[in-house]
Amino acid sequence: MDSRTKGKTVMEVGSDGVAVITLINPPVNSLSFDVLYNLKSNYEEALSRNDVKAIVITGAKGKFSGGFDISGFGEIQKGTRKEPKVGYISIDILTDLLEAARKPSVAAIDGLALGGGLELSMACHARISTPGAQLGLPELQLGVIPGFGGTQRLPRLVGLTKALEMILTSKPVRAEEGHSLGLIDAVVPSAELLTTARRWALDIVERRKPWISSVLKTDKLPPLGEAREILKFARGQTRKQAPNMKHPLMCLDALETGIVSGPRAGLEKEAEVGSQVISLDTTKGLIHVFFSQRGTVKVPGVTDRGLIPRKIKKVAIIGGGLMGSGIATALILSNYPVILKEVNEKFLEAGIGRVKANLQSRVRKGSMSKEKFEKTMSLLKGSLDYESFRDVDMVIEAVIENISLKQQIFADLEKYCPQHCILASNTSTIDLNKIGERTKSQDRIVGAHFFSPAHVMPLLEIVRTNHTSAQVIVDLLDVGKKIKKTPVVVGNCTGFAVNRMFFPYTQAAMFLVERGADPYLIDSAVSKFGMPMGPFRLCDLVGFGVAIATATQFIENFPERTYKSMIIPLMQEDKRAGEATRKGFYLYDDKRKAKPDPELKKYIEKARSMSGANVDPKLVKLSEKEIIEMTFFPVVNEACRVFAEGIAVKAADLDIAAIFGMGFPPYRGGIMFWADSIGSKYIYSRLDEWSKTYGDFFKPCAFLAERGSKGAPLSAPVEQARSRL
Ligand SMILES: C/C=C/C(=O)SCCNC(=O)CCNC(=O)[C@H](O)C(C)(C)COP(=O)(O)OP(=O)(O)OC[C@H]1O[C@@H](n2cnc3c(N)ncnc32)[C@H](O)[C@@H]1OP(=O)(O)O
Repeated sequence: MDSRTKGKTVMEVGSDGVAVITLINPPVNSLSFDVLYNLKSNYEEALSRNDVKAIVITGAKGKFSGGFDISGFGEIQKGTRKEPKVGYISIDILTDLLEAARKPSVAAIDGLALGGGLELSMACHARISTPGAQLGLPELQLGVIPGFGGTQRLPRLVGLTKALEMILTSKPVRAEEGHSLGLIDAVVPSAELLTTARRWALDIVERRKPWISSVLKTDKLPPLGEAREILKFARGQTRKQAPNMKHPLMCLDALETGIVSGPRAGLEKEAEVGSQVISLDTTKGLIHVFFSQRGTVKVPGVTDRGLIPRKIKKVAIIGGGLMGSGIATALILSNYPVILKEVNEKFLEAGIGRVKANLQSRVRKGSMSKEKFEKTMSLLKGSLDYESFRDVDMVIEAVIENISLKQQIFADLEKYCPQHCILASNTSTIDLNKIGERTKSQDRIVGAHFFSPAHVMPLLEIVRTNHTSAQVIVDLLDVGKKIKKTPVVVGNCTGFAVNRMFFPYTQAAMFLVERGADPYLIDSAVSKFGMPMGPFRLCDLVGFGVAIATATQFIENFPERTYKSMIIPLMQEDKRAGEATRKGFYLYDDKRKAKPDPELKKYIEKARSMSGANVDPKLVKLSEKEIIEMTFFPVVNEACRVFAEGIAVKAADLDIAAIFGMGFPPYRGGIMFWADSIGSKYIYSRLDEWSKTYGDFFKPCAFLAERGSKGAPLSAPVEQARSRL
C-alpha cells in the first residue's frame, strides 16, 4: 500500500463466479476516499468480467466497516481535500453503480457495520451477518448525517419509526435484532459467513432468492399522512433535545423528502444537506471531540514506551460513602473482585447497601438480570481492617477530604499492601504529594479521581505526581478502559484539571449575583448555552458542604484570584445546604423539582454588604451573551494556566475534561476549542477590561496575554512547557 494512501480494497474471483471484494483499512476498515475509489474500480471490473456472476462485499479481519473515514471530514473542513461532487458517493457509486447493477451483490458483515459501512451494505441486494455484529447509523453524534443513502434505505428496510430511533439516538442494534427488523437477511456463524454470502449471491442470480433494491421498497413505509405526523413529532422532540444543533433537523428534511417525493429526490436532498452540514461549527466541534476522546490514552513519555499493563486481579476501596460505593459498583460491574473497607459495622453495612442499591436500580430498569445481580454482588467483600489487603493489586482511597486522615491511611497502606500494589486516592482537590508525605512509596501513588456518581459518570482523572511511575499510569489507563471510563492523565496540583476549571465558573456566577445579576437568569443563560444546568442549580445538587470544602482549598492555594463570596456559607448557617435539604438557591418539592425562592434576595444582600460590593447597573442588565462570556472566559483563563503549567499535556485533553467532567456541550468542541472559535484576542481583551474594573479575579494569565496579543490559538502546543508530566 502506498504510504500516502489510506486503505484499499482487494478483489478475488472464485471458480463459482463470485467476486469477493474485501475492504482493508485497519483498524476498523473505515471508508476513506481511497477505499471508496478502489471499491468503485473493483466493482466496475467485476461488472465487466464475464467470469463474474455476482459480488460479495466484506471487511478484513473480522470487521465489515466502521463507516466513512471521519478524518476525511476534517480534511474537507480544513480545505486540504476537495469535496467530491455532491452525491458522487451516494448516488453515482452506491446507487447507480452498485444497487442498479445487472449483477447482484451481498454484504457479508462481521463484527460491525456502522455509518457509511451499514449504508454500503444497504445498497447491496442482501445482508448476511455474524451473531452480535453491531449495526447502526451513528452519524448525528458526529454532527454529520447518514449521507451514503442511509436516510432513504433504513426507513425502507426497518420502517420509519425504528429508522428514526436508530438515526436520532445514534445507537446501534445487534445482528439478531437487525434480523428481526428486516435489516439483515440471515445471521450465521463467522466461519460460515463467506460461504453463505456467496451462495446467497448465486441464489439471487438464479432467482432462488429475491433481488431486492432497498431504495425501491415501499412495504415498510407508513401512509403519507401518518409518516408526516411521525416526522412532525420527531422534529418537535429534536428541537427540544438538541436546540443548538441544526444537523438533526436537516437530516429529518432529507428523510421527509424521500417519503414525500420519492427516493431519488430523497437521495438528492440527502446529498445536498450532507455536504452543507460538514461546515457547521457544531460538526467541527463534534469531530474534534471524537478524535480528542481517543487521544487521551496517548500520553507522551508514558504510553509510547512499550509498557504492558499489569493484571489487576483484586482491588480494595477505603470508604463506602457515595464515592467509594460508586467506585466499587463500577469495578464489580467490570468483574473486578473488590474489598470495601470501613471503620465500623454500621458504615460498612451502609456502604455495601449503597452498592446493592446501585445495582438494584439496574435490575428494576431491566438492564440487569437477577442472576447477574447476584453474581456481581458476590464480587464484593466487606472488611473492617487491613488484613485482607495483603494480596490486593490496587487500593483506591475514597474517604472525606481531610489531609491528615489521608496521610495516616497511606502510611498504613504501605505497611499492609504488597510492594507492587498501586496506591490511589480519589481526592478531588488535595495535592497528592501531601497525601503521600508519610510514605516511601511515592512512585506508586497516583490520583484516581472519579466523578459522582462514579458508576455512571464517564470521566476518570488520572493524576500523576513527579514521582508516579509510567507503569502505574499504564496500569490505571487499562483499568479505566476496562471499566469503560474516558481517562484523562493530568499533573498534580490543587484541584487538578477539572476542578480548577470548575472553580472560576461558580465563582464568576457568585460575583455577578453579588453585583446585582439575577441568579435564575444566569442559570437559564448557561443552560441555553448547553450546560446540563446552571451554576446555582449545580451548587444545590452537589451540596453546600462539598462546595465550601472545595472553595477552602482554592482560597488557601490561589488566594490572589479567588473571589470570596459569603452567599453559600450564609445559607449553610441557616440550614439551607442545597437539594438534599430541599432548600438552596432554589426550593425543591417532593419530586425534586426546582423553584426560584424570593427569600434568596435576603442572603445575597447580606453577602453583598459583607464583601462591600455594590450593585452595578451594567451587570444587572447583562445580555445572555455577556453572561456566558463573564462566566466562561474565567474558565478559559484557568484552563490556559492549567495548560501552560503542563498539568494537561494537550489542549484537547482539557476539552475532554471539560465535556466529561463539567458537562461542557460537546458540540462546542470543549473549552479550548470553543475559546479558539471565539479568538484569543477577544477573550484576552474582555478579561483585561474586566480585571481593570472588577479586580484580579478576571486578570488574564501570562499565557493568555501572550497568545491574545498575537491572536494566536490557545490550543497550539506549549513550547518548552514546564511540563509536570
Ligand atoms: C456518510 C457517512 C458518514 C459516516 O460513516 S461517519 C462515521 C460513522 N461511524 C462512526 O461513527 C463509528 C465511529 N467509531 C466508533 O464508534 C468506534 O471506533 C468503533 C465502534 C468502530 C470501534 O471502537 P473501539 O474498538 O473501542 O476502537 P476505537 O478506539 O474507538 O477506534 C480505534 C481507532 O480507529 C479509529 N476510528 C474508528 N472509527 C473510525 C472512522 N469511522 N474513521 C476514522 N477513524 C476511525 C479511531 O480514531 C481509533 O484510532 P486511534 O487508534 O488512532 O486512536
